[in-house]
Amino acid sequence: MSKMYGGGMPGAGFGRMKFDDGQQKPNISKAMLLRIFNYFKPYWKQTMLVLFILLVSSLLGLLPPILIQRIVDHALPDKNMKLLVELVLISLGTTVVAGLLGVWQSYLNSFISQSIVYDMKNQMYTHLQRMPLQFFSAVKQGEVITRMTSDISGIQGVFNSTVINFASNLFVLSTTVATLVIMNWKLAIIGILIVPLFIIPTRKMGNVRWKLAKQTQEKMSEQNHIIQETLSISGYLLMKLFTREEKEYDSFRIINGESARLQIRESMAGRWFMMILSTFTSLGPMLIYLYGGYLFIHGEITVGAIISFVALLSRIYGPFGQMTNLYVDIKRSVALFERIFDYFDMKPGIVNRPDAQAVELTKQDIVFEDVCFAYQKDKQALEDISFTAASGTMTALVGPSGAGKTTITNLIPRLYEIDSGSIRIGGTDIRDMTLESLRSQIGLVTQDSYLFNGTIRENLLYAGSEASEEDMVKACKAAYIHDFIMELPDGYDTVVGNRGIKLSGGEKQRISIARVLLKNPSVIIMDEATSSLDTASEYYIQRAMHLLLQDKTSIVIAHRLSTIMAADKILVVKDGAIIEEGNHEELLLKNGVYTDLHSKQFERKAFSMDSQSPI
Ligand SMILES: Nc1ncnc2c1ncn2[C@@H]1O[C@H](COP(=O)(O)OP(=O)(O)OP(=O)(O)O)[C@@H](O)[C@H]1O
Repeated sequence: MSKMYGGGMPGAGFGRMKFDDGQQKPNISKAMLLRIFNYFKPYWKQTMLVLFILLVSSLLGLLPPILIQRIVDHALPDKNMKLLVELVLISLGTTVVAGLLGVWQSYLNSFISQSIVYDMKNQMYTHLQRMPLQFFSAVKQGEVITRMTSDISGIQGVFNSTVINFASNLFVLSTTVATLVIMNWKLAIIGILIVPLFIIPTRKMGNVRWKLAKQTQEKMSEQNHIIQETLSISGYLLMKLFTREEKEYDSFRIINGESARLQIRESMAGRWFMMILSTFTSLGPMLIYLYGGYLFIHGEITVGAIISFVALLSRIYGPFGQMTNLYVDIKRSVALFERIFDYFDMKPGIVNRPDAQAVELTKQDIVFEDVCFAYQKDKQALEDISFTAASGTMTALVGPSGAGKTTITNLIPRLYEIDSGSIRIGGTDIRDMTLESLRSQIGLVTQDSYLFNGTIRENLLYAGSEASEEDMVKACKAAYIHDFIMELPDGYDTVVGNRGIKLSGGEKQRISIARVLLKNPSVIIMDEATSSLDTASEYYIQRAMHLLLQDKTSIVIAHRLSTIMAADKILVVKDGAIIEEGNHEELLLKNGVYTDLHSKQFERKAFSMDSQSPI
């Protein structure tokens, strides 16, 4: 997966927005570890406490094996019942205390890991909010969700399985090895000699598991992508209409099968590994019995010492096994962080300039001056666009499909950043205004009015939840949608479905007009619906538009002759340039592109409108 964003936008720093597909292993560098460490920093007190508990627990864990030696060598041969009971009780006591410490430590573990996940999710969410539009059109659908949910949530496992395991094993190992050496250094050497046998298979295994894990993740992500693409409203419709069900099912089934096979391989790789490790683990005690027995026969050590030694030995093999597994875990964890950091490293698209001001516009004339813009490096979308949309007037953009009309309108609220030239509103360069102040004064009604899956009321109040019921009804009446809403079974509380699927295009657009009316911005940008609306719907939209645009500076991508005729100025856009400018009559007189467009596009409509439209 992760093959994203090859091309870059000039000057916007998109060059870094890529993942290195060839990279098989994570890069465990000092800088990377430091960066990870920074996330733990706010919780250093809790982390220190956890480490302290782990140290105490590892020391407590030494007691039972040592006590066994005392039981076997003293309490039993001396038939000392009192000593026996004492030793057993102490042993029991240490186990209980260690258990209680374990509970406390679990709580702290959860607290620390969940806090880190909380911080990261918040950071990621706000970071993604600041990503440019291009990012969302380039990134695969499921990917953002995967990063936000499974990748970041995986971080909590990192703390529990990697950090805690590492510290705990380190403490257990060092205290146990020290005790073994103090008890009998010869036996200790034999017990420890076996350790290198773990290292070789572990290193090999680490690489195999890493590769499998990465492949599995890629397959999972592809699977998510198919689900997102085909089981979302628009994807579902596309699939049905083009009868692609079987083909989509086939690709899903194949990827699903591959990921299942990979996961089986991954878990089996782990199993074989564990089997080899456990064989080596059982070798240790055997050697101790053999050599320890020899030392006992020669009177060098006691039986209790041998039993205690074997018990202690199990404390080093377990942690050693885990420590070697830890290598795999660390690699996985770092890879997880790497995937997340890849996202964090992407430059946010459009941000406030350091000296940006919150500007309250008093005049709203919009001036484009020699504006150039490209989505991709070598393909200019707009070239030297210059025009003025006078305050309080309506400017219509007309032109063939793909001419650049939407692009022009998207530049005004800075959804994209221009490459050269300037755009000023009321004399202020839009880049000198804070994004919030700029966008709060602009209302955008798009063709495909986006409604989220909530009630009509929630959708309407999205712009400003402080609007009163009265304001809302007033706006809906002005948008000619109130009566329709009141006829719905739940009125304003009717749920609109995903992307407003339960409403017609005209209804959605009227709701979005009402939404903008409620926001009451001084600049309005509107993309008229192209879809053929029935006469009544069109009539209401025209009326609603009329009210919406009254006394406002508006730029309308016009598809209807009535709108064009009402416009104070018409800009004819073709191939990313403005080629004609004037009002309807002036342009017709020019006998140029507009006349041509008009005769092809509008004459038939004009005929149908004259005969049917109530306007
Ligand atoms: N996100 C994008 N990334 C890359 N290219 C884009 C993007 N959006 C639009 N374009 C390209 O920019 C050019 C202008 O597109 P734009 O959407 O502005 O045209 P339009 O005049 O609004 O067309 P229509 O009337 O069909 O909506 C087209 O060639 C289009 O393919």
